[in-house]
Amino acid sequence: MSTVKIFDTTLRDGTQGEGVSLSVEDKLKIAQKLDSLGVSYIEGGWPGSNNKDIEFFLRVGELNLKHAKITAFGSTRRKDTLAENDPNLNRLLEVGVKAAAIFGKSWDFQVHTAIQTTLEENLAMIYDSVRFLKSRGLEVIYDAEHFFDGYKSNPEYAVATIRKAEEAGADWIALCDTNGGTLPHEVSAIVADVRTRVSCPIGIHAHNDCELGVANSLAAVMAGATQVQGTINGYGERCGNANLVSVIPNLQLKLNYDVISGEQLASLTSVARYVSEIANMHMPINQPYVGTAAFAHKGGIHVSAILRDSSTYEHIKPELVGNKQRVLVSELAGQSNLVFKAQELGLDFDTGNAQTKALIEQIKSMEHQGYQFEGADATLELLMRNAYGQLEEVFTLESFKIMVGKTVNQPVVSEAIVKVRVHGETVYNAAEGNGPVNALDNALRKCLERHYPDIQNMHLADYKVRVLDDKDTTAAKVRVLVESSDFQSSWSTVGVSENIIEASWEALADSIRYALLNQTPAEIRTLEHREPLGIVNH
Ligand SMILES: CC(=O)SCCNC(=O)CCNC(=O)[C@H](O)C(C)(C)COP(=O)(O)OP(=O)(O)OC[C@H]1O[C@@H](n2cnc3c(N)ncnc32)[C@H](O)[C@@H]1OP(=O)(O)O
Ligand SMILES: CC(=O)C(=O)O
Repeated sequence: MSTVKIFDTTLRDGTQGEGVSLSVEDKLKIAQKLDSLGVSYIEGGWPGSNNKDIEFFLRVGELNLKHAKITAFGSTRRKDTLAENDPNLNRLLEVGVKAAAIFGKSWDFQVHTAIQTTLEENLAMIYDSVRFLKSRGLEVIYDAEHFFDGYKSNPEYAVATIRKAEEAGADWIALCDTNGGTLPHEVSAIVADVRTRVSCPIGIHAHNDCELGVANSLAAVMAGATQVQGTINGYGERCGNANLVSVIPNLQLKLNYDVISGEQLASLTSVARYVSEIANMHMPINQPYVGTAAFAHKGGIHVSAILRDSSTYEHIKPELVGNKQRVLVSELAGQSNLVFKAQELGLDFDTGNAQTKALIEQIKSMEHQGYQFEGADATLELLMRNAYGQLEEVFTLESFKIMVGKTVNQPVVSEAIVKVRVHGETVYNAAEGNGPVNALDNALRKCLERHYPDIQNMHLADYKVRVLDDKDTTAAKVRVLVESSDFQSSWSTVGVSENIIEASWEALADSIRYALLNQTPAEIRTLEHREPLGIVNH
């Protein structure tokens, strides 16, 4: 089995992506994760660029990384100067790394236009810079910027630049598709040719401008490259870099290369999600391998088949990359979707019976009205339990009223009064909130806390509203999704109505019903000890 080394540049090229900005602390946390994932190189930043990157290099030693080599990034010396006088190259030495990646120009057009020097001076810049760093004992990865475009324009010159780097002692030559415009068949042919012209090991650094970053990286490896540069989740300049989260399993599981251990591969999903959290970048649900929808099945036909054998609709076992199979229930569901959910919930479930058929009809009809159960697992569970007579109604609404008032120069005030039936008595309470829904939530909890004191531990974590029929503005329905949490777990519920408050009530009420599913009511206090206000006995 051949080995491929992973060179991670999330902390350098990744931060060149729009919206990605990492503090030193963030970078240190990500470096730790990348090390445990088993990457061989972590490019931590460009010390010649800013103090944050310098601080990262000065502090990264604290992490005692087990596996990865910390690498600093820079460029070849400036034109018409000496390498030993170049501030950028000297910074690479000052930050105490054992490896440096420096980029130089491969494309004659770039030499003339971007750095405005001669082809000969560019060759000298490459040679002197690599030589200088090698003479100071560093491992040098030479990044041949725009190599593929350079090769297409002037192959002899492009190859001459990497030969100069090799002659100066470069340990690796990474061929860069800097503008991301090269196609896989071109990458294959060019890498294969380069391998006959230099003996240094080859890396690939692909950008994703044609959405081919991953495909081009695989093509390069299949043509003989043994290092892949890329970033977690594909962050990077413009459309990003090759996404290592896809490159790694493709190499390992599909092409049988030795990249990281099976245990490390099983941490891939958590690493990808961790980095997206730290970078504060939304992670697409359909991100291959690691997205929450990567192994989510919605169509009834698919679910029926995966229950027999998951390979019918899954290209790998999700656990190999630390992800998991999910089944969604929607208007596209058949009985198999419900069987799967019921198994997850530990409910007794009979596929052929009238209750199941009625439940499917109810779900389809509710989805038609605007409900969506994919994102509201808790409401779905309540419906399923109810259909099978396994739901005890802990409270029922009698009424609610909401008042929202504003006095000039004062904040808006929201107050709600809720009257519900709980354990045979009618309880009502009023509460304020920072908005009408919050006031409603507070008042409902006050009504229930006597019987269910643990309800104080739960809170609303997220609230989303979506207008459903925006063509019909006055009668438009809204769908409210509420996410609640009790610090140990979280659950989501849905409500739909033409009135936003009613939709919010439905979602809130379901959220609390769900929270109370496994709670035993506290012993009801005797009448004498009850507060007089707020309880009406019948
Ligand atoms: C393909 C890549 O992703 S390369 C990495 C790109 N990343 C970044 O640029 C992020 C960090 N960059 C920075 O902080 C700054 O650009 C710095 C500190 C590196 C340089 O800043 P400045 O000195 O103000 O230069 P500026 O950014 O305006 O211009 C780039 C200079 O680098 C030179 N240059 C570009 N490529 C190279 C190279 N391979 N070797 C040597 N010099 C180069 C250019 O000729 C230009 O110098 P000139 O104006 O004397 O002709
Ligand atoms: C070096 C680099 O980041 C590039 O050429 O894209």
